[in-house]
Amino acid sequence: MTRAVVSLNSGSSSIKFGLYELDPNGAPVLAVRGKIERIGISPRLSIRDSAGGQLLEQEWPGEAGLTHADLLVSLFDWASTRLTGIEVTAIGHRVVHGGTDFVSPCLIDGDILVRLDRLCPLAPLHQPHNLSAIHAIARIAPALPQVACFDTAFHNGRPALAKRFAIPRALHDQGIQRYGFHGLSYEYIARRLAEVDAEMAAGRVIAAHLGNGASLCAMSAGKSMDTTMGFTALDGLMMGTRCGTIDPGVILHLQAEMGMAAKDVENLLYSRSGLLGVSGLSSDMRELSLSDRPEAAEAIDLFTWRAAREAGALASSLEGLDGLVFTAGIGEHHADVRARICRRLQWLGIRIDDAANTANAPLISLADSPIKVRIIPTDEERMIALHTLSILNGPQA
Ligand SMILES: Nc1ncnc2c1ncn2[C@@H]1O[C@H](COP(=O)(O)OP(=O)(O)O)[C@@H](O)[C@H]1O
Ligand SMILES: CC(=O)OP(=O)(O)O
Ligand SMILES: [Mg+2]
Repeated sequence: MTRAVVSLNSGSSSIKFGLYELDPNGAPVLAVRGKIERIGISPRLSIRDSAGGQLLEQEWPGEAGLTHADLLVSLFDWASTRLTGIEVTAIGHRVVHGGTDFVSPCLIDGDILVRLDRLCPLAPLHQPHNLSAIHAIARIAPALPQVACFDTAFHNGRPALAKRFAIPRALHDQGIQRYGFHGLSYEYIARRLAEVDAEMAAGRVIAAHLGNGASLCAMSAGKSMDTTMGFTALDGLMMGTRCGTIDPGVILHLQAEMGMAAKDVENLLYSRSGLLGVSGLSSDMRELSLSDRPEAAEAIDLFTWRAAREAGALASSLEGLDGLVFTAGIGEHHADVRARICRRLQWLGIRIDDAANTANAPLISLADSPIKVRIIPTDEERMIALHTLSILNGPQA
């Protein structure tokens, strides 16, 4: 039997997973990876081996009503027939919100699940899916260790000012603080950047995680100093279906003057805004890029304008900038969005190489650009596997 760990990463529009076999030193070696994407639109599953060979492709055309839980069942069915000769020793999960209590990965038990469940209202597009996967696995394999790895944890060491809203102190002390998310992605980027460009990693870098959820992280020497998301994953950039930063007066107006119930406001801000709300067409950047409708073009313009504006704010938090890293679905693959954001940041000194950008090359800035710009594919699943093993065995190299 080959021993292995599994990583599960439930995002707002996707479930990504990785199966890592353990080598003789106990280090994780990717064997199988897969993703179910476009959940809520038209789900598509793809499973590949470590060499990229296709193991399974499946589509559910137009099945917008299929939930994360429904789709996990398809995944479990496939795993139960195909994963023979492999002993899964633990499953690690991305859990988006850790609140004030969970600032590092931990082994999950019943009490922890109850405490994590209380944070669902602070991450309604993520936390319930994260926890439902944990419950489903606990039912199938109650003795299997499961580890929670938090999106918020990487940001815990930020300076105190970056965590505080300008509201009464008592509310801050009750946990109404800026937490920040996409931390597993930023932690991976910080590690990977140190491997590919130690000089850039030692400096002041903005990492742009542009996926269905989108945020920026200001890092100094690989540590989070500031980030655009706050108490929830609604704040900051415009996203697929989320509005990003909005005048809180709008919410008061919707409730007090337009009679909207809190749940309806939640639905509006999390699920009907962002690219979808502005375009009236789709939350999916690929789809918008193919459209010739002016509303689609305006949605993309607003996305890039807002991303550049927030990058300017984070450059100020860092008191200067040495590098920019693009990652996640849009950041890794969408050359035009990257080019537009970089053009708006030319005043900072950013100069990109159009050919390298079009080719999605690892380094897309010109040699004389004072700020280096890189693309680094994120790997939250690998970060989850490493944290899971460190909880099981103690820290790995
Ligand atoms: N090849 C591609 N070209 C352009 N955009 C892409 C590509 N692949 C994914 N995207 C965009 O990335 C977004 C999804 O990002 P992803 O990081 O997978 O999402 P999630 O936040 O659910 O993890 C969608 O807007 C999608 O259109
Ligand atoms: C926190 C968050 O927005 O995650 P995702 O990008 O996976 O939706
Ligand atoms: Mg994601």
